[in-house]
This record gives sequence, structure tokens and C-alpha cells, in this order.
Amino acid sequence: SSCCCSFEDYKRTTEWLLDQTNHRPKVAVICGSGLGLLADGAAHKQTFSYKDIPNFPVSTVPGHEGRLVFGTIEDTPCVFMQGHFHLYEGYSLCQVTFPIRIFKLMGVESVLVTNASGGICPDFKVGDIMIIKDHINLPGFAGQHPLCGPNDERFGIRFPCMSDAYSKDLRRLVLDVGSELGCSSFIREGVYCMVSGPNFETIAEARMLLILGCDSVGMSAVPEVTVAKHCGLRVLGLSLITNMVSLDYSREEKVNHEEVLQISKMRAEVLQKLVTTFICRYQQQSINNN
Ligand SMILES: O=P(O)(O)O[C@@H]1C[C@H](O)[C@@H](CO)O1
Ligand SMILES: Nc1nc2[nH]cnc2c(=O)[nH]1
Repeated sequence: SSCCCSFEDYKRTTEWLLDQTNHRPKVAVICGSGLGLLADGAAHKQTFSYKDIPNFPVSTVPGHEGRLVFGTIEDTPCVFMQGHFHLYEGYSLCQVTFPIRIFKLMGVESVLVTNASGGICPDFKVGDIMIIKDHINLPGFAGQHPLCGPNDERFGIRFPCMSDAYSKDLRRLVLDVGSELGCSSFIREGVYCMVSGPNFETIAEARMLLILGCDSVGMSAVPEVTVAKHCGLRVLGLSLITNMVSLDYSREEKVNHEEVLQISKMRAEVLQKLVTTFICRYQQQSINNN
């Protein structure tokens, strides 16, 4: 699975966007399933449909609007992806992660990845927000890895370190913001495992993931985070627990995508407050540190 996009492709898309907008985002927010509302807190919005952006993939999954929204949160220039791409849609991991390198070339410094996932950790509850502390790249173990193929040094090194993929400072900051907003009772930290999907887990698979140390399981984030870390972006990951994964053969409930979207919509407002306040504090901290 080598990269199907050349540096020229990335450059062409970046230049096209820089020509079309005066926004120069510093923070990129990737909105997971049903979480497009996260962009609603931004002002001075300018929106592009993915289908109109050269080289951009398009969204094919319900709950992913397929729009790139530029805007500002207080004084911070941001870009929101309302919908992102998945391996199970038939995209290569190079296409899945294409926007990350565009953001890098546009001057973005930090990426906030959100998504929906199933809770594996028995202490979790539906509606919890899990700060991603670490991940397991299950497709990566099988060679489905976005950095396979020739390495382009203009983006990053051949053998990037992944033990610090999720910025400690950003995790601390979002924990502080969560407690300031009175959300501590449903904010968790944990390990996210990516599977390719599109089916939800069997019970035996779920039990295996529990033994492996996974707290939640989903079908995204990891390729985007890996490529972001490779090109030197700071990363924060937030995963909304939309369902509990069955670990027990006697459990009757069956998970489905509609339920995932319903819980995402129900929690989007809280997550939006968390994300917008986080971005405000992030900006204040950068000002204080400079
Ligand atoms: O795009 P995310 O990772 O938020 O979406 C999750 C994984 C699948 O795409 C979908 C399953 O309901 O939700
Ligand atoms: N793989 C997986 N992805 C999800 N996305 C939301 N819920 C789930 C889940 O239970 N399993």
C-alpha cells in the first residue's frame, strides 16, 4: 500500500485552498460520525464542499457532511472537517490522510481528532468522552499503514516515534477545561484501538481487545494521527463512547450506525463547548508561552 499522492498533488490542493480563502488556520478539527456540529461555534465561516476541492476524497457515510469549514474561534483561525474518510469506504490510507498534509502545508500547528467509538472498558458508559492517551494500530500490524511506501522527507522521517503521539500538554489542557465546564464525571482517558470495519466486533474480538488493553474501538483516527505526528503536528484525540461493545454472549442489545449517530448528536453540544473552550485556552497558552 504505497502512497498514491505526490508532493505536487498536496501542493496543488494547498495552493487552491490558499487562493480561495483568506483564512490561515492554526488548529484543524476533524469531526467524527455525527459530530459535524462542532463547527457551529466558529465565526466568519467559509465552507467548501469536498467535491469542489481538487484531489479531495468525498464522504460516503451518513453522518459525514463532506464539507471543509474555515472559521475563527475567538481569535484562533481554525479549519473543521465535517466528515472524514475511512478504509472501509474503499479509500487508500493515503487518501484517508490526505487532508492532514494539506493542513500541515497550510500552516496548521495542532490537530484535534474526534470520533465515535464503542466502549470496551467495563467502567465506561455511553456518552462518556474519552481523551485518547494512546492507540493500537491493528490494521498497521497487518501492513495497512499510511506511512508504508517511499518516505517523503519533506513531511517527516522514515521511522517516526509514536510513543508520544498524543500531546501530554494538550491532554492536560482539555482535562482542565473539562473540569472548568463541570464535565469531569464523564471525561475519561484511555487507549483507542482502530479496526478497519465496516462490521462491528464479534464478541470474541471484543474480548480479545479487552485483553489487549483497549478501552474503546473504532474505525478511524489512527491513520490521521500517525500522519499528523509524522509531519510534526501536535495531536489531541477525543472519542465519544456511543455504545458499549458486547463482551457477553447473553447480551441482547445489538449496535448499529443509527444509534451511533443518535448518541453523537445528543452529545455534540457538550463536545462543542469542550472543543471551543479548549481552542480559546490553547490560544491563550500559546500567547503566554511566546
Ligand atoms: O468516523 P468515526 O470514526 O467517528 O465513525 C465511527 C466508525 C464508523 O465509521 C461508524 C460506525 O457507526 O462510527
Ligand atoms: N469498531 C467499532 N466502531 C465503532 N464506532 C462506534 N461504535 C463502534 C463500535 O462499537 N465498534
